[in-house]
Amino acid sequence: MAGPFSDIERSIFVSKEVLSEDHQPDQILERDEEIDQYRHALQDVLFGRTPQNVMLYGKAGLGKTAVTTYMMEALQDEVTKRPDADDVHVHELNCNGKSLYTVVRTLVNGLLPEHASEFPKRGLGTADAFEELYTQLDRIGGTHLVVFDEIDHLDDVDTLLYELPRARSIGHITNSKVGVIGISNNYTFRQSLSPKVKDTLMETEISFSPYDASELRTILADRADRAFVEGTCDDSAIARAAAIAAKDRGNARQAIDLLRVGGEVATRGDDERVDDSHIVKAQELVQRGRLRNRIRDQTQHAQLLLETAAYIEQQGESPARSRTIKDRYEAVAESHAVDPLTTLKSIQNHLSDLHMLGFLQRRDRNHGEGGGRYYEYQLDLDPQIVVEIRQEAEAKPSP
Ligand SMILES: Nc1ncnc2c1ncn2[C@@H]1O[C@H](COP(=O)(O)OP(=O)(O)OP(=O)(O)O)[C@@H](O)[C@H]1O
Repeated sequence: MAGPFSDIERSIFVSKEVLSEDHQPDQILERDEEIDQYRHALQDVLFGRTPQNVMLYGKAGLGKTAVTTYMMEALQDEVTKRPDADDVHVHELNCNGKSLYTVVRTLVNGLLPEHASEFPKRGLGTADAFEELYTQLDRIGGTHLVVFDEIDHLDDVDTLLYELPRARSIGHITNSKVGVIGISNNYTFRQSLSPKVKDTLMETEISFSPYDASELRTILADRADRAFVEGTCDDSAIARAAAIAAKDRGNARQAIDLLRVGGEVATRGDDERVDDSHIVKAQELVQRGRLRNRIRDQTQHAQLLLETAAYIEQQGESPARSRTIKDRYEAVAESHAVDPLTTLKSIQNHLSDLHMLGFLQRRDRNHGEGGGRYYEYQLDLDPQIVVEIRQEAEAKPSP
């Protein structure tokens, strides 16, 4: 008997995971200069010297993590080929929302011998954690490269960057070496550091700029070669995904996502190849998904006001004053069996917030003396999409 999966054809993907978020490419393309700077900063490790500290800057999806992983693997690989070179140990930590104590403690726990009990969560201070860290580093020996992702989110980053890079010169460690690698997407991070740490961390600064369409095409073509059955991904699909992402923020993650979703759209439509029409559809789906999340993050009344603004727009009555919106909103709230907010002020506050968040346009109307001054609002999104997202939410309330 034919089961529900039996007539599914072989998909156009040979290896879809190549387009997934956690795929680490074997080859880094279009970042030769950055790789060169990185190599220069770390090469001392091969000769038994302490490497330079490295700071990487750049917005999301520009290859900071991919290049770092690639460099760490390449360095470890090289070290194994050179009998005289020190062992290299790499430690990666994300600093977002962490205290300095937690970060140092996590490092210590990663270094402790197998059956040792963990470094305590409470009761000791940061100085104790550093002391234990130095003991463990020297016990293990070799060179330790510590990658701090989102380093600008750390609460006491000055202390970390004052301590760790100087550990050897001050004599806290003698049998090991440490190199610090910081990753941040905040270009002003440097200015927030105290003068005494600025120079140590900033020995090598590597800035990752947005990819242009041609660079993204190279990256995508390489992925497509491995992800799709030969001949099933058109150049037009690659060019379209690259152009969309380049025009947005030059983000490689976004470009790769578009290609993957484009492949899914083609598969679902039983099409034999992915072309630019699938990428356009993919972009709509991705944008809609993003908008859905943003709308669902709003309070219930803000969502009802957005829905109201969508109806007003559809009926050709935009822009509208808050008083008009309030009347219509009351009917919308009641249709959803929700008690509406009653004061005009609370409605105005919500409208103002929705304007600040980019959901609504606002116009200042000033009719001069006696004429009064007021705001008019208009939905700054496709009203049909807002209504559909609201209907989906009603059918399947978010958790
Ligand atoms: N030059 C490149 N060659 C091949 N793949 C790349 C390149 N740059 C980025 N990628 C891929 O794009 C995606 C995003 O890159 P990555 O995670 O390195 O970005 P990031 O700069 O660390 O951003 P974030 O701060 O958001 O983590 C990953 O899947 C990565 O493999």
